[in-house]
Amino acid sequence: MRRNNGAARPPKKTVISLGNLPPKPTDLASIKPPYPYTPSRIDPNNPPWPAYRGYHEYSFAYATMGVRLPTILGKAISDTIKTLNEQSDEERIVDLIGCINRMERLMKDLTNNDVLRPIIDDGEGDIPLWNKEITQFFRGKDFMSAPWVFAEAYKYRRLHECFSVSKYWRDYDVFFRQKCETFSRSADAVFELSTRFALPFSLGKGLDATQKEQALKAMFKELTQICLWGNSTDLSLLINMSEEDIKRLQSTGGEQLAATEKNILGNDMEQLWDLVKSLNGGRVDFVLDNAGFELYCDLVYADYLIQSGHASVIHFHGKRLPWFVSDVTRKDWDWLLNSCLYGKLFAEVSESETASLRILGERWKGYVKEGKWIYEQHPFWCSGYAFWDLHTEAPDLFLHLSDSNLVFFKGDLNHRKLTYDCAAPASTSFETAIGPLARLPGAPPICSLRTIKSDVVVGLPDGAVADRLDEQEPGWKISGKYAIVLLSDGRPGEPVEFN
Ligand SMILES: O=P(O)(O)OC[C@@]1(O)O[C@H](CO)[C@@H](O)[C@@H]1O
Repeated sequence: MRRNNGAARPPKKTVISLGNLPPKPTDLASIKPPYPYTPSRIDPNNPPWPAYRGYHEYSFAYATMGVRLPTILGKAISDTIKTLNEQSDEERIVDLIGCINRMERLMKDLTNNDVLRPIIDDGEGDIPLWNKEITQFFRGKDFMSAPWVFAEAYKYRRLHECFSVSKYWRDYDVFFRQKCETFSRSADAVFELSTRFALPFSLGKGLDATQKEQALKAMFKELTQICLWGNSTDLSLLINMSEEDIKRLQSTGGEQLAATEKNILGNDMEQLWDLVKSLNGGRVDFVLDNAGFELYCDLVYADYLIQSGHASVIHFHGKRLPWFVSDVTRKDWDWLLNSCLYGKLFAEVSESETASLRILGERWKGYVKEGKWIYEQHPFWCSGYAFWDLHTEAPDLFLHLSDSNLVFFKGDLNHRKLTYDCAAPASTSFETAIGPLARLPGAPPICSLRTIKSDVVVGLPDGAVADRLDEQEPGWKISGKYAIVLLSDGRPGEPVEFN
Protein backbone atom coordinates (compact mmCIF):
# COMPACT_ATOMS: atom_id res chain seq x y z
CA MET A 1 0.00 0.00 0.00
CA ARG A 2 1.43 3.42 -0.96
CA ARG A 3 1.30 6.01 1.78
CA ASN A 4 2.80 9.40 1.98
CA ASN A 5 3.95 9.55 -1.63
CA GLY A 6 5.68 12.91 -1.77
CA ALA A 7 4.85 13.29 -5.44
CA ALA A 8 1.12 12.90 -4.81
CA ARG A 9 -0.93 16.06 -5.18
CA PRO A 10 -4.30 16.69 -3.59
CA PRO A 11 -7.02 15.98 -6.17
CA LYS A 12 -8.19 18.99 -8.07
CA LYS A 13 -11.24 20.52 -6.42
CA THR A 14 -14.42 19.66 -8.26
CA VAL A 15 -16.84 22.55 -8.08
CA ILE A 16 -20.51 21.80 -8.60
CA SER A 17 -22.76 24.61 -9.53
CA LEU A 18 -25.61 25.04 -7.00
CA GLY A 19 -27.27 27.91 -8.82
CA ASN A 20 -30.59 26.08 -9.20
CA LEU A 21 -30.99 25.03 -5.57
CA PRO A 22 -32.95 27.10 -3.05
CA PRO A 23 -30.85 29.97 -1.68
CA LYS A 24 -29.23 29.73 1.78
CA PRO A 25 -31.30 31.63 4.34
CA THR A 26 -29.61 34.83 5.42
CA ASP A 27 -30.24 33.94 9.09
CA LEU A 28 -28.72 30.48 9.55
CA ALA A 29 -29.81 30.42 13.23
CA SER A 30 -33.37 30.06 12.00
CA ILE A 31 -32.53 26.44 11.08
CA LYS A 32 -33.44 24.52 14.23
CA PRO A 33 -32.47 20.92 15.04
CA PRO A 34 -35.18 18.35 14.32
CA TYR A 35 -36.38 18.21 17.93
CA PRO A 36 -38.67 17.12 19.34
CA TYR A 37 -38.33 13.79 17.60
CA THR A 38 -41.34 12.39 15.88
CA PRO A 39 -43.19 10.13 18.34
CA SER A 40 -42.08 6.89 16.67
CA ARG A 41 -38.45 7.71 17.49
CA ILE A 42 -38.91 8.64 21.15
CA ASP A 43 -37.87 5.99 23.64
CA PRO A 44 -36.25 5.98 27.10
CA ASN A 45 -32.79 6.22 25.57
CA ASN A 46 -33.88 8.86 23.02
CA PRO A 47 -36.01 11.50 24.68
CA PRO A 48 -37.60 14.22 22.54
CA TRP A 49 -34.62 16.54 23.02
CA PRO A 50 -31.05 15.43 23.84
CA ALA A 51 -30.89 13.55 27.15
CA TYR A 52 -28.78 14.63 30.11
CA ARG A 53 -26.27 11.87 30.75
CA GLY A 54 -23.73 11.29 33.51
CA TYR A 55 -20.78 11.46 31.13
CA HIS A 56 -21.45 15.12 30.38
CA GLU A 57 -18.61 16.49 32.48
CA TYR A 58 -19.31 19.79 34.27
CA SER A 59 -23.03 18.94 34.35
CA PHE A 60 -25.17 18.35 37.44
CA ALA A 61 -25.76 14.85 36.07
CA TYR A 62 -22.02 14.20 36.23
CA ALA A 63 -21.72 15.64 39.74
CA THR A 64 -24.69 13.58 40.89
CA MET A 65 -23.59 10.28 39.40
CA GLY A 66 -19.94 10.76 40.34
CA VAL A 67 -20.16 12.42 43.77
CA ARG A 68 -23.66 12.88 45.19
CA LEU A 69 -24.91 9.32 44.70
CA PRO A 70 -21.82 7.68 46.25
CA THR A 71 -22.13 10.12 49.19
CA ILE A 72 -25.81 9.27 49.62
CA LEU A 73 -25.03 5.56 49.43
CA GLY A 74 -22.22 5.95 51.96
CA LYS A 75 -24.63 7.61 54.38
CA ALA A 76 -27.14 4.81 53.77
CA ILE A 77 -24.49 2.25 54.70
CA SER A 78 -23.69 4.18 57.90
CA ASP A 79 -27.39 4.23 58.79
CA THR A 80 -27.62 0.48 58.32
CA ILE A 81 -24.54 -0.10 60.45
CA LYS A 82 -26.16 1.99 63.17
CA THR A 83 -29.20 -0.29 63.01
CA LEU A 84 -26.94 -3.36 63.02
CA ASN A 85 -25.33 -2.18 66.23
CA GLU A 86 -28.76 -2.03 67.87
CA GLN A 87 -29.60 -5.70 67.13
CA SER A 88 -29.42 -8.65 69.50
CA ASP A 89 -30.84 -11.55 67.49
CA GLU A 90 -28.14 -13.49 65.59
CA GLU A 91 -30.27 -14.42 62.59
CA ARG A 92 -31.32 -10.84 62.05
CA ILE A 93 -27.74 -9.63 62.48
CA VAL A 94 -26.38 -12.06 59.89
CA ASP A 95 -29.23 -11.19 57.53
CA LEU A 96 -28.50 -7.46 57.88
CA ILE A 97 -24.79 -7.99 57.27
CA GLY A 98 -25.82 -9.55 53.94
CA CYS A 99 -27.66 -6.29 53.11
CA ILE A 100 -24.59 -4.22 53.98
CA ASN A 101 -22.39 -6.42 51.80
CA ARG A 102 -24.77 -5.95 48.88
CA MET A 103 -24.73 -2.17 49.40
CA GLU A 104 -20.95 -2.24 49.31
CA ARG A 105 -21.13 -4.21 46.07
CA LEU A 106 -23.50 -1.58 44.67
CA MET A 107 -21.05 1.15 45.71
CA LYS A 108 -18.35 -0.65 43.68
CA ASP A 109 -20.61 -0.98 40.64
CA LEU A 110 -21.51 2.70 40.86
CA THR A 111 -17.99 4.02 41.34
CA ASN A 112 -16.55 1.65 38.68
CA ASN A 113 -19.30 2.75 36.31
CA ASP A 114 -20.40 -0.82 35.64
CA VAL A 115 -22.99 -1.96 33.12
CA LEU A 116 -26.61 -1.80 34.31
CA ARG A 117 -27.62 -5.39 34.98
CA PRO A 118 -31.23 -6.59 35.31
CA ILE A 119 -32.82 -6.34 38.74
CA ILE A 120 -32.78 -9.65 40.63
CA ASP A 121 -36.21 -11.21 40.94
CA ASP A 122 -36.93 -10.32 44.55
CA GLY A 123 -40.64 -11.05 44.25
CA GLU A 124 -41.62 -7.39 43.84
CA GLY A 125 -44.35 -6.64 41.33
CA ASP A 126 -42.23 -4.09 39.47
CA ILE A 127 -39.64 -6.58 38.15
CA PRO A 128 -41.17 -6.84 34.63
CA LEU A 129 -41.40 -3.04 34.41
CA TRP A 130 -37.72 -2.65 35.24
CA ASN A 131 -36.23 -5.57 33.35
CA LYS A 132 -38.23 -4.97 30.19
CA GLU A 133 -36.92 -1.40 30.05
CA ILE A 134 -33.32 -2.43 30.80
CA THR A 135 -33.41 -5.16 28.15
CA GLN A 136 -35.09 -3.09 25.46
CA PHE A 137 -33.20 0.15 25.85
CA PHE A 138 -30.17 -0.13 28.13
CA ARG A 139 -28.41 -3.39 27.29
CA GLY A 140 -24.67 -2.72 27.64
CA LYS A 141 -25.24 0.79 28.95
CA ASP A 142 -23.51 1.84 32.18
CA PHE A 143 -24.33 4.31 34.95
CA MET A 144 -22.73 7.21 33.08
CA SER A 145 -23.94 6.54 29.54
CA ALA A 146 -27.62 5.88 30.28
CA PRO A 147 -29.82 8.98 30.54
CA TRP A 148 -29.29 10.52 33.95
CA VAL A 149 -32.86 10.20 35.20
CA PHE A 150 -32.93 6.48 34.37
CA ALA A 151 -29.49 5.76 35.86
CA GLU A 152 -30.40 7.60 39.04
CA ALA A 153 -33.73 5.80 39.45
CA TYR A 154 -31.99 2.49 38.73
CA LYS A 155 -29.56 3.15 41.57
CA TYR A 156 -32.44 3.57 44.04
CA ARG A 157 -34.07 0.36 42.79
CA ARG A 158 -30.76 -1.48 43.21
CA LEU A 159 -30.49 -0.07 46.72
CA HIS A 160 -33.91 -1.49 47.50
CA GLU A 161 -32.80 -4.85 46.09
CA CYS A 162 -29.99 -4.98 48.70
CA PHE A 163 -32.77 -5.38 51.29
CA SER A 164 -35.62 -6.96 49.35
CA VAL A 165 -33.75 -10.25 48.88
CA SER A 166 -33.16 -10.55 52.64
CA LYS A 167 -35.34 -12.47 55.08
CA TYR A 168 -35.98 -9.86 57.78
CA TRP A 169 -35.14 -6.50 56.23
CA ARG A 170 -37.24 -6.35 53.07
CA ASP A 171 -38.93 -3.11 54.08
CA TYR A 172 -35.99 -1.39 55.73
CA ASP A 173 -35.77 2.31 54.83
CA VAL A 174 -32.19 3.59 55.01
CA PHE A 175 -33.46 7.17 54.82
CA PHE A 176 -36.19 7.00 57.45
CA ARG A 177 -34.09 8.44 60.30
CA GLN A 178 -33.01 11.41 58.17
CA LYS A 179 -36.57 12.14 57.07
CA CYS A 180 -37.83 12.22 60.66
CA GLU A 181 -34.93 14.30 61.89
CA THR A 182 -35.38 17.00 59.27
CA PHE A 183 -39.03 17.43 60.16
CA SER A 184 -38.14 17.65 63.83
CA ARG A 185 -35.69 20.45 62.96
CA SER A 186 -38.39 22.46 61.16
CA ALA A 187 -40.19 23.71 64.28
CA ASP A 188 -40.50 27.40 63.35
CA ALA A 189 -42.16 26.82 60.00
CA VAL A 190 -44.28 23.94 61.28
CA PHE A 191 -45.85 26.05 64.07
CA GLU A 192 -46.14 29.12 61.87
CA LEU A 193 -48.58 27.11 59.78
CA SER A 194 -50.23 24.97 62.47
CA THR A 195 -51.19 27.96 64.62
CA ARG A 196 -52.77 29.68 61.60
CA PHE A 197 -54.63 26.64 60.30
CA ALA A 198 -55.60 24.67 63.39
CA LEU A 199 -59.03 26.27 63.57
CA PRO A 200 -61.21 25.82 60.49
CA PHE A 201 -60.70 29.01 58.52
CA SER A 202 -63.35 31.66 58.00
CA LEU A 203 -63.22 34.56 55.57
CA GLY A 204 -64.34 37.33 57.91
CA LYS A 205 -67.82 38.66 58.43
CA GLY A 206 -69.87 40.97 56.23
CA LEU A 207 -68.09 40.24 52.96
CA ASP A 208 -70.09 40.23 49.75
CA ALA A 209 -69.58 37.47 47.17
CA THR A 210 -66.86 39.35 45.28
CA GLN A 211 -64.93 40.18 48.43
CA LYS A 212 -65.23 36.56 49.56
CA GLU A 213 -63.81 35.36 46.29
CA GLN A 214 -60.98 37.85 46.54
CA ALA A 215 -60.16 36.70 50.06
CA LEU A 216 -60.27 33.07 48.99
CA LYS A 217 -58.07 33.79 46.00
CA ALA A 218 -55.50 35.64 48.13
CA MET A 219 -55.36 32.69 50.52
CA PHE A 220 -55.13 30.26 47.62
CA LYS A 221 -52.19 32.11 46.12
CA GLU A 222 -50.26 32.20 49.38
CA LEU A 223 -50.92 28.55 50.10
CA THR A 224 -49.91 27.58 46.57
CA GLN A 225 -46.61 29.29 47.22
CA ILE A 226 -46.21 27.54 50.56
CA CYS A 227 -46.86 24.21 48.88
CA LEU A 228 -44.43 25.17 46.11
CA TRP A 229 -41.54 26.38 48.26
CA GLY A 230 -41.99 23.47 50.66
CA ASN A 231 -40.24 21.60 47.87
CA SER A 232 -36.97 23.43 48.41
CA THR A 233 -36.27 21.36 51.53
CA ASP A 234 -34.93 18.28 49.82
CA LEU A 235 -32.78 15.95 51.88
CA SER A 236 -30.67 14.74 49.00
CA LEU A 237 -29.40 18.32 48.61
CA LEU A 238 -29.17 19.20 52.30
CA ILE A 239 -26.12 17.15 53.02
CA ASN A 240 -24.16 20.20 54.21
CA MET A 241 -26.91 22.58 55.30
CA SER A 242 -26.97 24.30 58.65
CA GLU A 243 -30.09 24.76 60.76
CA GLU A 244 -30.16 28.43 59.71
CA ASP A 245 -30.05 27.50 56.02
CA ILE A 246 -33.03 25.21 56.50
CA LYS A 247 -34.99 27.90 58.37
CA ARG A 248 -34.36 30.38 55.60
CA LEU A 249 -35.61 27.90 53.00
CA GLN A 250 -38.73 27.25 55.01
CA SER A 251 -39.62 30.83 55.78
CA THR A 252 -43.36 31.19 55.27
CA GLY A 253 -43.89 34.86 56.15
CA GLY A 254 -45.92 37.13 53.84
CA GLU A 255 -42.99 39.37 52.88
CA GLN A 256 -40.91 36.37 51.99
CA LEU A 257 -43.70 35.04 49.78
CA ALA A 258 -44.10 38.36 47.95
CA ALA A 259 -40.38 38.41 47.31
CA THR A 260 -40.37 34.84 46.13
CA GLU A 261 -43.25 35.26 43.67
CA LYS A 262 -40.89 37.07 41.34
CA ASN A 263 -38.67 33.99 41.37
CA ILE A 264 -41.45 31.94 39.78
CA LEU A 265 -40.15 32.09 36.24
CA GLY A 266 -43.08 30.39 34.54
CA ASN A 267 -46.20 31.26 36.48
CA ASP A 268 -49.68 29.99 35.58
CA MET A 269 -51.11 30.73 39.04
CA GLU A 270 -53.96 32.87 37.63
CA GLN A 271 -55.11 30.07 35.31
CA LEU A 272 -54.71 27.62 38.17
CA TRP A 273 -57.01 29.72 40.33
CA ASP A 274 -59.61 29.88 37.53
CA LEU A 275 -59.57 26.11 37.39
CA VAL A 276 -59.59 25.53 41.16
CA LYS A 277 -62.49 27.89 41.84
CA SER A 278 -64.55 26.03 39.25
CA LEU A 279 -63.94 22.60 40.77
CA ASN A 280 -66.94 22.69 43.09
CA GLY A 281 -66.23 19.64 45.19
CA GLY A 282 -64.21 17.80 42.56
CA ARG A 283 -61.33 15.38 42.84
CA VAL A 284 -57.75 16.59 43.19
CA ASP A 285 -54.62 14.40 43.08
CA PHE A 286 -51.15 15.05 44.45
CA VAL A 287 -48.24 13.09 43.03
CA LEU A 288 -46.12 13.62 46.11
CA ASP A 289 -42.46 14.39 46.40
CA ASN A 290 -40.68 14.76 49.74
CA ALA A 291 -41.67 13.53 53.19
CA GLY A 292 -41.53 15.65 56.32
CA PHE A 293 -41.83 19.39 55.87
CA GLU A 294 -42.83 19.33 52.19
CA LEU A 295 -45.54 16.75 52.85
CA TYR A 296 -46.72 18.83 55.79
CA CYS A 297 -47.09 21.87 53.45
CA ASP A 298 -48.93 19.68 50.92
CA LEU A 299 -51.36 18.62 53.63
CA VAL A 300 -52.02 22.20 54.74
CA TYR A 301 -52.80 23.02 51.10
CA ALA A 302 -54.98 19.93 50.71
CA ASP A 303 -56.80 20.87 53.91
CA TYR A 304 -57.57 24.29 52.41
CA LEU A 305 -58.90 22.63 49.23
CA ILE A 306 -61.27 20.49 51.31
CA GLN A 307 -62.38 23.25 53.69
CA SER A 308 -62.99 25.73 50.87
CA GLY A 309 -65.22 23.15 49.17
CA HIS A 310 -63.13 23.23 45.99
CA ALA A 311 -62.34 19.53 46.44
CA SER A 312 -64.35 16.79 48.11
CA VAL A 313 -61.77 14.06 47.72
CA ILE A 314 -57.99 14.11 47.40
CA HIS A 315 -55.80 11.24 46.26
CA PHE A 316 -52.15 11.29 47.36
CA HIS A 317 -49.66 9.24 45.36
CA GLY A 318 -46.54 8.15 47.23
CA LYS A 319 -43.67 5.77 46.58
CA ARG A 320 -43.58 2.05 47.31
CA LEU A 321 -39.84 2.12 48.00
CA PRO A 322 -37.35 4.42 49.70
CA TRP A 323 -36.71 6.75 46.76
CA PHE A 324 -34.40 9.68 45.99
CA VAL A 325 -33.66 9.91 49.73
CA SER A 326 -36.61 11.92 50.93
CA ASP A 327 -39.64 10.86 48.86
CA VAL A 328 -42.82 9.97 50.73
CA THR A 329 -43.54 6.31 51.46
CA ARG A 330 -46.60 4.98 53.27
CA LYS A 331 -44.58 4.78 56.47
CA ASP A 332 -43.64 8.48 56.14
CA TRP A 333 -47.27 9.36 55.54
CA ASP A 334 -48.41 7.47 58.64
CA TRP A 335 -45.50 8.85 60.63
CA LEU A 336 -46.36 12.45 59.84
CA LEU A 337 -50.08 12.17 60.61
CA ASN A 338 -49.41 10.32 63.85
CA SER A 339 -46.56 12.62 64.87
CA CYS A 340 -48.81 15.64 64.47
CA LEU A 341 -51.44 14.06 66.67
CA TYR A 342 -49.35 12.19 69.24
CA GLY A 343 -45.71 13.18 68.74
CA LYS A 344 -43.31 14.85 71.14
CA LEU A 345 -40.87 15.94 68.51
CA PHE A 346 -40.35 19.55 69.43
CA ALA A 347 -38.64 20.82 72.54
CA GLU A 348 -39.37 24.29 73.96
CA VAL A 349 -42.75 24.82 72.40
CA SER A 350 -45.77 26.37 74.03
CA GLU A 351 -48.85 24.38 74.94
CA SER A 352 -50.93 26.18 72.36
CA GLU A 353 -48.39 25.39 69.63
CA THR A 354 -48.44 21.72 70.56
CA ALA A 355 -52.24 21.82 70.67
CA SER A 356 -52.43 23.42 67.23
CA LEU A 357 -50.43 20.58 65.71
CA ARG A 358 -52.60 18.00 67.49
CA ILE A 359 -55.75 19.60 66.11
CA LEU A 360 -54.35 19.44 62.60
CA GLY A 361 -53.29 15.82 63.06
CA GLU A 362 -56.71 14.88 64.34
CA ARG A 363 -58.53 16.64 61.48
CA TRP A 364 -56.25 15.10 58.87
CA LYS A 365 -56.64 11.60 60.26
CA GLY A 366 -60.37 12.25 60.25
CA TYR A 367 -60.20 13.03 56.51
CA VAL A 368 -58.47 9.68 55.98
CA LYS A 369 -61.12 7.81 57.99
CA GLU A 370 -63.93 9.54 56.10
CA GLY A 371 -62.36 8.63 52.75
CA LYS A 372 -61.76 12.28 51.82
CA TRP A 373 -58.01 11.73 51.76
CA ILE A 374 -56.77 8.56 50.07
CA TYR A 375 -53.16 7.43 50.04
CA GLU A 376 -52.01 5.28 47.09
CA GLN A 377 -48.70 3.90 45.80
CA HIS A 378 -48.67 2.59 42.24
CA PRO A 379 -45.42 0.76 41.23
CA PHE A 380 -45.04 2.99 38.17
CA TRP A 381 -43.92 5.93 40.30
CA CYS A 382 -40.80 3.97 41.30
CA SER A 383 -39.91 2.80 37.80
CA GLY A 384 -37.30 4.17 35.41
CA TYR A 385 -39.91 5.37 32.93
CA ALA A 386 -40.58 9.02 32.24
CA PHE A 387 -44.23 10.04 32.44
CA TRP A 388 -44.42 10.24 28.65
CA ASP A 389 -44.73 6.45 28.97
CA LEU A 390 -47.41 6.44 31.68
CA HIS A 391 -50.20 5.75 29.21
CA THR A 392 -48.45 2.71 27.68
CA GLU A 393 -46.61 1.29 30.70
CA ALA A 394 -49.28 1.90 33.36
CA PRO A 395 -52.62 2.14 31.49
CA ASP A 396 -54.56 1.48 34.71
CA LEU A 397 -52.90 4.46 36.36
CA PHE A 398 -53.57 6.71 33.36
CA LEU A 399 -57.22 5.71 33.44
CA HIS A 400 -57.37 6.36 37.17
CA LEU A 401 -55.77 9.82 36.82
CA SER A 402 -58.07 10.68 33.95
CA ASP A 403 -60.92 10.79 36.51
CA SER A 404 -59.21 13.59 38.39
CA ASN A 405 -60.14 17.24 37.94
CA LEU A 406 -56.61 18.39 38.69
CA VAL A 407 -53.35 16.53 39.27
CA PHE A 408 -50.52 18.33 41.06
CA PHE A 409 -47.04 16.97 40.42
CA LYS A 410 -44.75 18.10 43.20
CA GLY A 411 -41.05 18.69 42.95
CA ASP A 412 -38.06 18.42 40.77
CA LEU A 413 -37.93 14.70 40.08
CA ASN A 414 -41.58 14.56 39.03
CA HIS A 415 -40.93 17.55 36.77
CA ARG A 416 -37.93 15.83 35.21
CA LYS A 417 -40.06 12.78 34.51
CA LEU A 418 -42.95 14.83 33.15
CA THR A 419 -40.61 16.53 30.69
CA TYR A 420 -38.46 13.45 29.87
CA ASP A 421 -35.50 15.19 31.54
CA CYS A 422 -33.94 16.45 28.35
CA ALA A 423 -32.50 19.65 26.92
CA ALA A 424 -35.69 21.26 25.62
CA PRO A 425 -35.33 25.00 25.03
CA ALA A 426 -36.58 27.05 28.00
CA SER A 427 -39.27 28.63 25.85
CA THR A 428 -40.84 25.23 25.02
CA SER A 429 -44.45 25.28 26.14
CA PHE A 430 -45.30 23.06 29.11
CA GLU A 431 -47.83 21.17 26.96
CA THR A 432 -45.21 20.35 24.33
CA ALA A 433 -42.70 19.36 27.00
CA ILE A 434 -45.02 16.85 28.70
CA GLY A 435 -46.18 15.35 25.40
CA PRO A 436 -48.81 12.60 25.73
CA LEU A 437 -49.90 13.68 29.21
CA ALA A 438 -51.14 16.93 27.68
CA ARG A 439 -52.50 15.72 24.39
CA LEU A 440 -54.01 12.25 24.87
CA PRO A 441 -57.79 12.02 25.13
CA GLY A 442 -58.76 11.92 28.80
CA ALA A 443 -55.50 13.53 30.00
CA PRO A 444 -56.41 15.40 33.21
CA PRO A 445 -55.39 19.00 33.92
CA ILE A 446 -51.85 18.85 35.25
CA CYS A 447 -50.02 21.37 37.39
CA SER A 448 -46.30 21.11 38.10
CA LEU A 449 -45.23 22.83 41.34
CA ARG A 450 -41.47 22.67 41.31
CA THR A 451 -38.52 24.57 42.67
CA ILE A 452 -35.83 24.31 40.02
CA LYS A 453 -33.10 21.94 41.20
CA SER A 454 -31.81 20.40 37.98
CA ASP A 455 -31.08 21.22 34.35
CA VAL A 456 -34.41 20.90 32.59
CA VAL A 457 -36.28 24.19 32.39
CA VAL A 458 -39.32 24.73 30.16
CA GLY A 459 -42.41 26.91 30.07
CA LEU A 460 -40.67 30.28 30.43
CA PRO A 461 -42.63 32.94 28.57
CA ASP A 462 -39.39 34.74 27.88
CA GLY A 463 -36.67 32.27 26.86
CA ALA A 464 -34.11 35.07 27.20
CA VAL A 465 -34.51 34.94 31.00
CA ALA A 466 -32.76 31.56 31.02
CA ASP A 467 -29.92 32.91 28.87
CA ARG A 468 -29.52 35.89 31.18
CA LEU A 469 -29.46 33.71 34.29
CA ASP A 470 -26.98 31.34 32.65
CA GLU A 471 -24.69 34.29 32.23
CA GLN A 472 -25.29 36.11 35.51
CA GLU A 473 -26.07 33.37 38.01
CA PRO A 474 -24.25 30.17 37.20
CA GLY A 475 -25.84 27.39 39.21
CA TRP A 476 -29.33 28.96 39.11
CA LYS A 477 -30.78 25.70 37.81
CA ILE A 478 -29.75 23.70 40.85
CA SER A 479 -30.05 26.27 43.63
CA GLY A 480 -33.79 25.87 44.37
CA LYS A 481 -34.03 29.69 44.36
CA TYR A 482 -36.25 29.72 41.28
CA ALA A 483 -39.45 27.86 40.60
CA ILE A 484 -42.25 27.22 38.13
CA VAL A 485 -46.00 26.82 38.51
CA LEU A 486 -47.10 25.42 35.14
CA LEU A 487 -50.52 24.20 34.09
CA SER A 488 -51.64 22.00 31.21
CA ASP A 489 -55.38 21.90 30.50
CA GLY A 490 -55.26 18.33 29.19
CA ARG A 491 -58.27 16.82 27.48
CA PRO A 492 -60.50 16.02 30.46
CA GLY A 493 -63.79 14.28 29.89
CA GLU A 494 -62.78 12.70 26.58
CA PRO A 495 -62.88 8.89 26.58
CA VAL A 496 -59.47 7.35 27.21
CA GLU A 497 -58.21 5.23 24.32
CA PHE A 498 -55.73 2.35 24.29
CA ASN A 499 -54.43 0.79 21.10
O1 LIG B 1 -37.70 15.79 43.53
P1 LIG B 1 -37.02 16.76 44.43
O2 LIG B 1 -36.94 16.25 45.82
O3 LIG B 1 -37.58 18.13 44.32
O4 LIG B 1 -35.52 16.89 43.93
C1 LIG B 1 -34.78 15.76 43.66
C2 LIG B 1 -33.37 16.15 43.42
O5 LIG B 1 -32.71 16.62 44.53
O6 LIG B 1 -32.75 15.00 43.07
C3 LIG B 1 -32.23 15.11 41.78
C4 LIG B 1 -30.79 14.99 41.79
O7 LIG B 1 -30.40 13.85 42.46
C5 LIG B 1 -32.67 16.38 41.19
O8 LIG B 1 -33.72 16.15 40.33
C6 LIG B 1 -33.24 17.15 42.29
O9 LIG B 1 -32.40 18.19 42.53
